[in-house]
Amino acid sequence: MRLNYETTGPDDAPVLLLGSSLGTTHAMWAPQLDALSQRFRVIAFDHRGHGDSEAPDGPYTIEDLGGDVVELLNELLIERASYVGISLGGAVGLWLAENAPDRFHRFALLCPPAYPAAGAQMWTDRAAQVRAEGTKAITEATLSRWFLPEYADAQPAAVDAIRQQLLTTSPEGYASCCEALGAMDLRPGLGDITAPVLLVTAESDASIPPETVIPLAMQIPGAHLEILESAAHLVTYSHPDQINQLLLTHLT
Ligand SMILES: O=C(O)CC1=CCC(=O)O1
Repeated sequence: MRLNYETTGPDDAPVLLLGSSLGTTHAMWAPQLDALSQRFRVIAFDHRGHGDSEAPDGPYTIEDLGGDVVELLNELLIERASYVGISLGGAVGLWLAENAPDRFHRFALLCPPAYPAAGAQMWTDRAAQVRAEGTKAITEATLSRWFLPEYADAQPAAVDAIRQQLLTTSPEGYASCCEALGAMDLRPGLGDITAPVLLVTAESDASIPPETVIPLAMQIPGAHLEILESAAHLVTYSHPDQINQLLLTHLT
């Protein structure tokens, strides 16, 4: 599987991988790149089915998506890295923490789903809708879950950047990742995680509500939990300074 990625920061700095949310590309990390690339060799990648990565026919599994990241490390001859993921990228991070502990130092997982809390059928239905009608069918509803109205009103260009990523994501890639999210349950392995994990949840996250993230912090040994107030799902956009500070503190 060929994953597209973009590297910033010094070649000799510790490596930090960035995994993005469903229907977006590595470009969604724009609000973090300056801060993180001062300290890290940042590798922001596109999940399979997203951006310029390959988009084979699905369904995909969380093992496929996590395995792609391990393969990327192998291809780049990187023995160990730290990892930041948001949403779908956070689920991939949980899988990596459980299944590839010897390849990672630390994890920061923002609004991560660990299981299909709204039911597997929701993801099956969404996959079918996107295969039939394209990502246009889910774009505006997604944006309304990801941004609070006051942020969307104040920052229309940022919202539009994410809109364009959703609209141009491969329908097959998006739908196949929905199937991965609908079929996964990462809860049984949480207690075996050994890496230091920062979990961030947003008080008004309609996509991955705090009540589904807070229990993860109880189950992951030593996990640190941050709950952001007045925030929806895309905390990297609405709270960039707070997020960047949390990431730098946890990862360095
Ligand atoms: O689409 C959503 O609102 C929910 C979501 C789950 C994983 C992800 O990246 O977004």
